[in-house]
Amino acid sequence: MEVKSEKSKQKENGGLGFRKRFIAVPSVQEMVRSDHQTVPERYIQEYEKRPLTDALSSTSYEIPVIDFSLLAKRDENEQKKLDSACKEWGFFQVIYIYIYIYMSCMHIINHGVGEELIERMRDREAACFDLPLEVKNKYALGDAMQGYGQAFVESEEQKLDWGDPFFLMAYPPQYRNFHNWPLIVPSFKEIVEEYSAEIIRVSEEILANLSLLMKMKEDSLKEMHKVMRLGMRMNYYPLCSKPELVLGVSPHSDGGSITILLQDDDVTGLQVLHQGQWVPVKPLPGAFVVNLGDAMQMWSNGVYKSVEHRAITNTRKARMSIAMFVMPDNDAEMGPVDTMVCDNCPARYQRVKYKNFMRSYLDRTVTGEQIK
Ligand SMILES: O=C(O)CCC(=O)C(=O)O
Ligand SMILES: [Fe+2]
Repeated sequence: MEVKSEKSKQKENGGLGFRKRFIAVPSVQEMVRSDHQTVPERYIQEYEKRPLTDALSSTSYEIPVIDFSLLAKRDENEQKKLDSACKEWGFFQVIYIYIYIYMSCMHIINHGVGEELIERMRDREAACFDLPLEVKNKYALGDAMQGYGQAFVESEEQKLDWGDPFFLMAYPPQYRNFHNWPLIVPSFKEIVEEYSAEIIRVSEEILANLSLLMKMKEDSLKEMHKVMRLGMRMNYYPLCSKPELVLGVSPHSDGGSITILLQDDDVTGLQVLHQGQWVPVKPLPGAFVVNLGDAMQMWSNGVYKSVEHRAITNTRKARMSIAMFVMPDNDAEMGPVDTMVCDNCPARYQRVKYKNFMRSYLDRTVTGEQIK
């Protein structure tokens, strides 16, 4: 009998800690390539879930813009500015509280990730989706939940999203499941490595600031990420002849601590749910979109929200995005940290290990449920 080493087992399950099989579904990109007019029934959302594309264009809400370079320096003037902005809003003293309560989603500018690296990453992503279908299918999503294809499909009746994702564990190296990586794309591996290192740098700084805001030591949240794991989802949303009937990605919240998203500069598709309304996140060239995941909502005892979001499509242009999910350690405890619990703010969540939390997250995401 073959005895697998601990290391090869880790690699197999990509550090997620368990395996799950989803039903394989067709590539939307391929479907549109052969017939760009037809929208099969399975992609047409139930009436109440359909995106009303006209209503949206009238919304003029902008998500907050945070200057990362000032965050990193803990610049006092910026903090004062943020502080007074908060007071105007009548929330706590610090801008982040306002930001997260209000939108739970922001643009991060001056993050220091080179434009050239970002362009190379985008270009490699495009090269992955440009591969012929039979090549992409060699990297099809396996039960370690990595590879090409939609996850979260558990029945033949379930509605399908109008998009093709590619999910990979990008960091740390021992979790990279290379047989699901499109290594046929020149320099893909090297660029993902370079990009991941930069995303980790940015994430650590954001986590340090969040730790302080949650009245903990600067490295408290980092300690929940002894090995900072990065899941990477490249999303490709083909154009659609009936965008008002379909969703690129159905409403969901992300399951990790924070997500750093790179979206196309010239196509709007991402929307966040804000006070019961779907607000488009118009691309801000050079910025990352950052949103908090369920883990952060639980640690903060619900003060910070893991925002519900979705992506829509359009008739004119395909859209791509790259979501980098920062994931806590499998044995990190989810549930409110001590500093976020008080007599008047009792714990809203039970403690559960991240690995177990992830199982319930996957089940919830299939049905579209959110944590409260
Ligand atoms: O493409 C987008 O803008 C959103 C993608 C997303 O939410 C995800 O991959 O979790
Ligand atoms: Fe997401």
